[in-house]
Amino acid sequence: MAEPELVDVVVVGLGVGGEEVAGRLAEAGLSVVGIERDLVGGECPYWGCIPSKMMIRAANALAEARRVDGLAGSAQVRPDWAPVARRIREEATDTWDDRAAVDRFVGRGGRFVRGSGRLDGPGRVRVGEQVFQARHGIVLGTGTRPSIPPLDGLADTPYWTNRQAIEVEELPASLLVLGGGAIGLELAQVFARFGVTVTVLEASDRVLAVEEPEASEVAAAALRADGVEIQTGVRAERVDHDGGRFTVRAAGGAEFTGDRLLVVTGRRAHLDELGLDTVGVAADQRYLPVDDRLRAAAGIWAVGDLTGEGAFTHVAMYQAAIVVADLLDHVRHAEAGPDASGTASAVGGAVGAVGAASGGAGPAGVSGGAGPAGVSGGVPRADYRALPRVTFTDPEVGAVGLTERQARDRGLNVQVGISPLESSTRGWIHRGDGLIKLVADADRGVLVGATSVGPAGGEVLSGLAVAVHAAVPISQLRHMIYAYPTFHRAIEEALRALR
Ligand SMILES: Cc1cc2nc3c(=O)[nH]c(=O)nc-3n(C[C@H](O)[C@H](O)[C@H](O)COP(=O)(O)OP(=O)(O)OC[C@H]3O[C@@H](n4cnc5c(N)ncnc54)[C@H](O)[C@@H]3O)c2cc1C
Ligand SMILES: NC(=O)c1ccc[n+]([C@@H]2O[C@H](COP(=O)([O-])OP(=O)(O)OC[C@H]3O[C@@H](n4cnc5c(N)ncnc54)[C@H](O)[C@@H]3O)[C@@H](O)[C@H]2O)c1
Repeated sequence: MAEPELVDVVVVGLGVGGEEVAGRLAEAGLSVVGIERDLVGGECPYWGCIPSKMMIRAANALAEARRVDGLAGSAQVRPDWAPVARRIREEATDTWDDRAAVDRFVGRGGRFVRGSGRLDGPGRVRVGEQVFQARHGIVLGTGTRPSIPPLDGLADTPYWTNRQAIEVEELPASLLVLGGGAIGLELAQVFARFGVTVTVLEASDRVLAVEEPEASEVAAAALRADGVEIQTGVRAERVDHDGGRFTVRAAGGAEFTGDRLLVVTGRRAHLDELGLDTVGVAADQRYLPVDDRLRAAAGIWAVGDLTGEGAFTHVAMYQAAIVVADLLDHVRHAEAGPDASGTASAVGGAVGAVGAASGGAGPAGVSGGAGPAGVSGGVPRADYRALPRVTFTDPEVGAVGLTERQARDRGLNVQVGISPLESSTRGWIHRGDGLIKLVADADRGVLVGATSVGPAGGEVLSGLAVAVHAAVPISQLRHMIYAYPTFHRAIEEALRALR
């Protein structure tokens, strides 16, 4: 058996979260080994956020051109997927080559190892024949993979996940989308706008079921206006592929057919692959539980989708800042030894500089001002009360904090205010659908959640996110000036409607 090699930190999985942690720790002067089995950068740049938003940008350009009729004359639009596929290859993914990302990590001082990492006892990580002993800590950032429902026949068919959908160069004539969540809706609308006949099959009684029902309604209506067929309450039972077409058979005898089948029914962490049993952590869990400093066990931190705190790039980045600060704090104490006033080592000195910078500037520094869950003892604590999320359909669905249902389930004294976008001057001029929905805790006089659906719903969300995050008193929100005629002016009306 190979002798373990001693390093400061080992990071397993260099997706959004892992790459950020590994890079920043390496820049701080620690010896960091970063292990990635696929592409450095993870799902977001290669098969997620970035290429999907490039598709959306293109599809929205088509939709906007189609709006010329009736507003500004007439326009003929001939969709062509080729420039979209080309842009994804040339600008976003280097045709799924991560050389630039590997060089970036190595340039920051990290040591890169390609392969699958696995815990191998306390402080140890094995990757193939190599074994590393981490002096200060191990960070797991292994993300999620698509969760595929156990439907009869499905595993034997050439169904798509998000990866094949993002890589597509020739669009099919028709597409079945199993799952009407964030990925399903964003991609369904894109493909429909490029001329694909799209059917969304959703098990729950509404699409985008984690968000407010009013938001689901607007999103469903918008997709239907683009020609997407939306079927809710579908209990798929069996999938067949006859060499050409897919058939999904559902309870009650309904059948749906399409040239391609995209399965986007959520994501799953694969804890069983990480060797967690070798450090006494249960692997039979959906996600890896962590505390508010992202610690999963002694000497082990986790970051990103793996933690189950919200599968978003901005959550992975937010958590990464906390992991870096906590790990550097841990190193600082270890290097200082029992007499903390002793002379700092070279590593400790570098750590001190970076720790100070990150504490003041990162998102965690801002959250520190927000309340009890902020900075404690110099290390910021994770606080998800104002978690923002945006589904980039057109109109966009932005949301922050609690939905009305979640607030009621928590026993809060809930008030709700809704303002349809078309009743605002800008919404009426724009002919845009959408709404603002506010959820207030009447006892504290603050917003605990908000939804902003509209042409720029994700951008309008920013003010609402500040209000929830900083617990701005509703009385203050009511007495501020909202620029006229903006989409965000609808917030003022929704505040007035709170009851
Ligand atoms: C289609 C789509 C669109 C999305 N759009 C958005 C969006 O608009 N906004 C947003 O905020 N989020 C979006 N997301 C979510 C976002 O991509 C994820 O939240 C983000 O990638 C999570 O980062 P992560 O570092 O936790 O995991 P990942 O990005 O999944 O990275 C984990 C990495 O670990 C590697 N790995 C796993 N196991 C091992 C192992 N044992 N050894 C070595 N390496 C390993 C994997 O190969 C992978 O590279 C989207 C996701 C999808 C699929
Ligand atoms: N704009 C963004 O920020 C963005 C975009 C895409 C994805 N993401 C992230 O990626 C995560 C995963 O996205 P997703 O869309 O796969 O998951 P999701 O959890 O958002 O939606 C999955 C949907 O599939 C449905 N479903 C589950 N099993 C089904 C079945 N057997 N038949 C029919 N429907 C079924 C669920 O009811 C749910 O509505 C999201 O939760 C989000 O955090 C974010």
